Amino acid sequence: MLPKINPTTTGAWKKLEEYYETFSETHIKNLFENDSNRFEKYSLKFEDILVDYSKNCLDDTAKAALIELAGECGLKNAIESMFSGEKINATENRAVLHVALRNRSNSPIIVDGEDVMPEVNAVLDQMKDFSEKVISGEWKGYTGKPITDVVNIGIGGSDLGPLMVTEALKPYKNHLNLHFVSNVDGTHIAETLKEVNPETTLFIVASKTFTTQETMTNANSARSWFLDSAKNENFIKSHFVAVSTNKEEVAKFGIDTKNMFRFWNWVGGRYSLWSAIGLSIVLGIGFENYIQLLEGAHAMDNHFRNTEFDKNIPVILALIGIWYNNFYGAETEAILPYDQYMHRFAAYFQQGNMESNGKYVDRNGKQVDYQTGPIIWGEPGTNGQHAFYQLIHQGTKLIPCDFIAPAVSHNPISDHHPKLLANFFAQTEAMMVGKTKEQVKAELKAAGKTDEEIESLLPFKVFQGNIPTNSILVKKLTPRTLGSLIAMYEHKIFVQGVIWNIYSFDQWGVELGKQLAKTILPELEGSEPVTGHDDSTNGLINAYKEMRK
Ligand SMILES: O=P(O)(O)OC[C@H]1O[C@H](O)[C@@H](O)[C@@H](O)[C@@H]1O
Repeated sequence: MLPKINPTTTGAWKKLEEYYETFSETHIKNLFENDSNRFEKYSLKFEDILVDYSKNCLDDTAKAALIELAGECGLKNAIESMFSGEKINATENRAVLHVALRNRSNSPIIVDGEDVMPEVNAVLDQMKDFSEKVISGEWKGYTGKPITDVVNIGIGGSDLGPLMVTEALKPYKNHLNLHFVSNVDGTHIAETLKEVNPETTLFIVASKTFTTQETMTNANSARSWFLDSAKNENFIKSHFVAVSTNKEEVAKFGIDTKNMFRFWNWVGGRYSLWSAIGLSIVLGIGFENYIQLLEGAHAMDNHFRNTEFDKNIPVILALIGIWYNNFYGAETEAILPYDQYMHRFAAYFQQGNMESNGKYVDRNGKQVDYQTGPIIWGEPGTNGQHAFYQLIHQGTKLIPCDFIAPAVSHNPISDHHPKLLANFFAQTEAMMVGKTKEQVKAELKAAGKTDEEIESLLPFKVFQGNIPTNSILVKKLTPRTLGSLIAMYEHKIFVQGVIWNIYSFDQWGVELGKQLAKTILPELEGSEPVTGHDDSTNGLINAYKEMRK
């Protein structure tokens, strides 16, 4: 079980608080001046991934105290508890075993007295068989034509992972066109259905619970659209498959449970791309590439489980995040991939982080009096440079950033990639070193400005720098590397949740809005004014009804 230690009561926390008082005056660039070996010391290599965390407001004393904090909060045992299948998701009484889904070494993992690995492998075999049939064209639609398009209908964890991964691994794509429908806004499904042909389209209804309003509404609309052409419910089995933990609801929908790919309650939605929820990934890039993705994640799992904290990449990244979140008062973290294929990576980890660690109640059921999960945001790097980097460079908020880039591009046309990477290197340098008054003055003088002009422009052109960044340089964005990167961030989230003494694997916070929407939906019918809510909500609903008259 997870320990229930309030991190602020530990000796390490006190040490960090005290150390912060003086250390926060230190500029990162001075840390480099005082240590010629800093890059070497503060970077870690894992296979084809280099994580440079030297451009942080961090020195050996702070790092040691952070590692002590992890120790005092029982991280080592917590990691073992997760990997060994203990029910660490206590509020739902569930194990947390996305690591079992990619446990390529097949060592037994026991939940409720049973090894889960045979079932995991059986579903992988089922995904393999099915995907090979669809990709080869052996699987036929109702008029005997092979499948050309796959539409994944799901939301949250049943959408973001497969969408992010299939975008990131586009260079590995086969001929099947992939589409993702998530929003309950009819526009999403309507626009998607315009692009596909019922005779050659396969729908994957992906929902852990198979009760999610958005997904079931979209699935029903897809079903009606399909039946408008196919005219016969018997054809549904060739065009609809389900990925779920809920066999009963799948059968009720009319999907042949032979075409159901199951997973288990110990797979959290936002950690489910490694389960059958990854079926659209398998269809898009083929089973072997999907296995490579799992292999990469498994390798990172082993690193995380077996490496001392001071060399453990997810642990170090998590501790640096805590340093800024809880001591420097940073409220957000940016994830900035310098890779167009990774354009949904930040959005994916927005759910990963914010649903996992957006909690104000600790594992003792008490309200915390310290900060927990940060706000995660980000866009591909160079686009961001021309949009929001201004605020990072010269705004009033501290925004620690993760920069991610591949050394080798899948599209090495002309000098695009060196230009992209020049920006990648330049930005972290600029964020750290900034630009001093003296430098600005010299520049303006060289540009022929008068002393008066220089004085008036000076304050606007100074960059204080000292903005912390991690640089994550990978050789090439392959399925294996991507698997490792995703697992790296997953474990970072886990470590932080353990230290913040919160439960990272439930998500009660998504329930209230769902409940209220259920109450409101029938009230939108009929002309009677609604009176049962607060004045604003009544007013808005009634205005909506008026507008529709
Ligand atoms: O797969 P499902 O059951 O449709 O859930 C989809 C999503 O629903 C909720 O928003 C949360 O529980 C998410 O974690 C989940 O990913």
